[in-house]
Amino acid sequence: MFDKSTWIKLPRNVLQGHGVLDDLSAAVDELYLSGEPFLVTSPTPERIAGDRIRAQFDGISSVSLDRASFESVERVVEQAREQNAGYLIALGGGKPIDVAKMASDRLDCGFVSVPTAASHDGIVSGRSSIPEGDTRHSVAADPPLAVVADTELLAEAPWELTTAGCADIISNYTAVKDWELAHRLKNVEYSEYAGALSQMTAEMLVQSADSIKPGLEESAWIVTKALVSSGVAMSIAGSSRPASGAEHLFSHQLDRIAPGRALHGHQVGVGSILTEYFHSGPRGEWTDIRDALSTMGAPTTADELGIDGETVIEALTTAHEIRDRYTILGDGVSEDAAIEAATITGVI
Ligand SMILES: NC(=O)C1=CN([C@@H]2O[C@H](COP(=O)(O)OP(=O)(O)OC[C@H]3O[C@@H](n4cnc5c(N)ncnc54)[C@H](O)[C@@H]3O)[C@@H](O)[C@H]2O)C=CC1
Ligand SMILES: O=C(CO)COP(=O)(O)O
Ligand SMILES: [Zn+2]
Repeated sequence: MFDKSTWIKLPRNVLQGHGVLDDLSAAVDELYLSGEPFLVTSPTPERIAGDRIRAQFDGISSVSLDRASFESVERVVEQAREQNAGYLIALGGGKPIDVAKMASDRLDCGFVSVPTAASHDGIVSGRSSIPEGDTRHSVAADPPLAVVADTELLAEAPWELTTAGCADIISNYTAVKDWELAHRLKNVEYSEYAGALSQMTAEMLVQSADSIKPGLEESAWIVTKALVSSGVAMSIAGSSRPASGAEHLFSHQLDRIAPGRALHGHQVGVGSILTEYFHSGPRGEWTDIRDALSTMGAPTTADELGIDGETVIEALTTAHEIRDRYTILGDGVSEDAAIEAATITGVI
């Protein structure tokens, strides 16, 4: 008997382009939602674009969060319930979007993603990534019902947020290699389609490197397109595997040991140089990853991340412990091997 089945959840409306923030209410109307919206944001995005949302949703209630945590999720759930919200609008970088994503899951309602930074591929994915104590939960949640990515707004964001988005996409190269490895060695379920889409997204971004420059709105367009495509790959896979391998474990570990030093995308980019070295050795493709990152202005060294060498080695040797996800790190990299990899690649 043929007993395979799958359920792929994707956004219904994806609006991307100059000024589309002002089409948010039209995009929401198209979704046939009932009830009032509730805005989930953080201080800077609120300052930048809160008014443009309020102009479209008269009297909308809101909460502004300082960080992504399970407590923040609870706060949103409570306040949205008090307001009898019918759906959530998430405005900001990764943190408010992740919190709204998880809260909408708890509230059993939909949410709309309005990124103010093209900083990572969670803006469209069905995964929410929330730290808790010594670990990080990548929780399955529904993807946004709609994504409204205004390239005019995204192009005005600090340039490093865009280079972080580029690096998050470049890290797909090693994430897919780790996924294939886990499939071969541990029989982890692998989707050819999601793997190919994720890899192609990284390749297309690297091919467009010449058009990714500060001050060019086209850069925000290219990067956002890639982030959407990578998020779709995660939705198809039903896991973050196509876009998150050992380089992400390394970054999650840095978030624990050295919180707040560097952006998610920048950390996974440097992690990708290191884990590509483990995959393919000293003469392998880690130089291509390093060169692609450096062309786009993303960090390639510990110094550029603002993190010292010892912390990098600690994160690299303990990254395998953070979550039950088989990668090239196997059951751990020895300190000597970590120092050698980080030195040869010029990360430290
Ligand atoms: N769910 C998923 O699949 C994924 C989730 N993530 C998570 O997302 C988070 C990282 O996201 P980020 O966007 O890097 O962090 P973030 O939301 O903290 O934003 C970084 C900073 O940029 C500021 N910012 C945002 N838009 C701005 C603008 N237009 N102008 C000026 N400043 C602006 C924010 O206020 C914040 O200070 C992490 O918690 C990470 O784990 C990352 C990748 C994928
Ligand atoms: O950052 C992500 C993909 O780019 C999400 O990955 P995690 O599941 O590791 O949080
Ligand atoms: Zn990521």
